[in-house]
Amino acid sequence: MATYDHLQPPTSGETITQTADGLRVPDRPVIPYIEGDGIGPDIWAAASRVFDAAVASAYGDDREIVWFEVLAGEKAHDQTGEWLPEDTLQAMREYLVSIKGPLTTPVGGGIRSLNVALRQKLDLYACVRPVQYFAGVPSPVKEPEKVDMVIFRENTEDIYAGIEFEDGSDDAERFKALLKENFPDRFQNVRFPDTAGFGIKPVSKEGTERLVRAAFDYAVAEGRDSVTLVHKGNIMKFTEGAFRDWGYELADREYGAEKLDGGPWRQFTKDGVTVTVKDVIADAFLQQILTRPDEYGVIATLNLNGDYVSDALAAEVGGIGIAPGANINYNTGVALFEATHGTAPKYAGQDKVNPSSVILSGEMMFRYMGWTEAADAILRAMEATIQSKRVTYDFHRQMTGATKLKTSEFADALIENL
Ligand SMILES: NC(=O)C1=CN([C@@H]2O[C@H](COP(=O)(O)OP(=O)(O)OC[C@H]3O[C@@H](n4cnc5c(N)ncnc54)[C@H](OP(=O)(O)O)[C@@H]3O)[C@@H](O)[C@H]2O)C=CC1
Ligand SMILES: O=C(O)CCC(=O)C(=O)O
Ligand SMILES: [Mg+2]
Repeated sequence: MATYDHLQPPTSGETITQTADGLRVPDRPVIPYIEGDGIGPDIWAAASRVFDAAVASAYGDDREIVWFEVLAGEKAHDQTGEWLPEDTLQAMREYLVSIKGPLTTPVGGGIRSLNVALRQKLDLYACVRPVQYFAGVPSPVKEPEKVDMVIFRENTEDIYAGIEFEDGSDDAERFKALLKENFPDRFQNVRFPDTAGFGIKPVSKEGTERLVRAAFDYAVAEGRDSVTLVHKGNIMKFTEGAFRDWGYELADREYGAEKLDGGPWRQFTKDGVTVTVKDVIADAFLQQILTRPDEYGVIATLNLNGDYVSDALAAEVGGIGIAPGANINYNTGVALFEATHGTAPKYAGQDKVNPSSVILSGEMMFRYMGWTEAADAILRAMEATIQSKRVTYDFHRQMTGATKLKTSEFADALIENL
């Protein structure tokens, strides 16, 4: 067992392990969690009660989660002087499956995103964000039930690698000098070189292939009939365009895909499931998910596109208050489940916001662990509670005849409906 500088792991419970046959999940697994900043403590207090109740309702006394609080963000800084202590990363590696609330990232200067740092340091290359509609949820579109997509967002590359040079800094001057000397024709394209900041967008073949492979495997496992590569390859040819090309090549090489009508769309069949592999340019995709969402199932895309697309799609099915997510490395088995939204600081401590995003992330976590009965119980409770029109402020303001519940009361209602 690993040793920790600041943390005290639970003395009961067992470790989830990765075996050649997949995850081995004991009946009393230790699961590290980060409460999160801002509204994090409000939603975590609600969610953890729902998780324990779902496990109890599905398995009685036979199974139980042994929660292990690990620190990141403001709470970590207050207690240890560090924003993301090494102990936290070590616990997530050791126990494999963990869950977190949102963490603050200042805009402009200050610390880089702790959320992004967790994904990169743990190499959680697939950000998986399902977007599904629950009957009764208020939506700005006419037929929200047509939205049923699962986004696979590349999670370790793209502009999120954080290679940026601030206007006026020594680094920016050195970077500009390098560009001017080695690539004079391209340097001429910098319209205002004296005041430009610069960002670099690395996108690799390995990074693309492991993400797209995860999307293909998911489509086969779940019987989904299409995977769409979403990119802006017409403009960013050697990053976003390469993502598309590498994705198609992977389909051909590893899945035996055949071109449809001369291509570029492809089709392959695996384990009895026929999957169409297609691509669409990101801006066109953003209008088509409003006009023809039922043409899309599994989405594979780059990091920044995935960030935009996941919030846009979440809005169609009730907003980011209900959109769950997971960050997964399918090779090591390490997985960190997390709400899609941020810390919503103006609502912190008010027991007001919707805890569904982190609760449905827990539903994904149970499914990943093979605890499908607990996951199903959460889904049933969510459907029943929304249909009885007992909802938090975000849904209440868009619904007629609904009862407005606090975060904690919404958790009580879910538990009643488990
Ligand atoms: N994975 C993570 O941890 C993430 C962290 N962040 C960080 O969070 C901070 C704040 O970011 P910001 O851009 O304001 O985005 P937020 O997601 O925190 O909030 C934006 C708006 O979304 C709505 N919202 C968010 N969460 C909920 C919820 N649980 N229930 C109901 N409504 C909700 C609220 O809308 P309304 O005002 O209409 O009520 C809120 O004002 C930043 O530091 C950002 O970097 C952002 C995204 C993800
Ligand atoms: O890390 C952040 O602050 C933002 C992350 C984000 O927007 C996301 O994961 O969707
Ligand atoms: Mg986001």
